[in-house]
Amino acid sequence: MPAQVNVKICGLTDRASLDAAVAAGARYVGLVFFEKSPRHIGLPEAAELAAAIPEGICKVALVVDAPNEFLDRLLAEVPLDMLQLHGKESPARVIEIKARYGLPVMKAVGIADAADLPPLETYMQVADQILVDAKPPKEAVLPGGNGLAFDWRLIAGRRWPVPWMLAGGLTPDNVEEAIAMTGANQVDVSSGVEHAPGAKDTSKIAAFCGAAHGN
Ligand SMILES: O=C(O)c1ccccc1N[C@@H]1O[C@H](COP(=O)(O)O)[C@@H](O)[C@H]1O
Repeated sequence: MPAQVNVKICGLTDRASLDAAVAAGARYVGLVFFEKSPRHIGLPEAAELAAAIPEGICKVALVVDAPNEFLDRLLAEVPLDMLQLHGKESPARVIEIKARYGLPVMKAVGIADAADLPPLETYMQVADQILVDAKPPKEAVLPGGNGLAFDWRLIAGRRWPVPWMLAGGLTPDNVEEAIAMTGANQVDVSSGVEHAPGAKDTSKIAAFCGAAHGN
């Protein structure tokens, strides 16, 4: 029997959504520290929510080109297990952040066509995990969380030496097909489990996890 797919529910801001993600078996939960996002959470609220996350679930901080001053404060105030870098962080910056904070780093790489694939290999040399996400449209305000999928055939059948997650436009309705086509054993979702931007839907969280887990 294939191993169970790990699910990350990203952009949590409230206790009910957290509880729904935990009850549905999510292995990762993400908190967004990016003020332009409708899922942005402040440090005091994040500290309170993070304290309620059970042991064994990976608490991921999503940041976008964050300076050290912010990361210093974030990690002093909020108990976190992993940093998700979702901006234009260079490979050298990934190495610097890993060394400075001693936490595993997941680097997001945006894909729209085959020309976007080589950076995956580059970041795999320096990051602990890779998030294979859809490339945002040029005019997008957010570098992710846009509910946009990329053509999964671009990565079908590829095997990489580091753990990776599939993201971008996943929903309870398409996640099974996405897993089957790409061979992903980890998936990440944000807007696909919401009823409005930034407002998580507990029944969609349950449905997404159920579909990803093959239930
Ligand atoms: O969710 C956000 O608001 C966000 C903001 C800035 C960068 C990334 C963001 N979300 C991440 O984007 C992907 C895909 O999201 P979606 O499922 O297509 O909505 C996911 O990894 C989120 O973690």
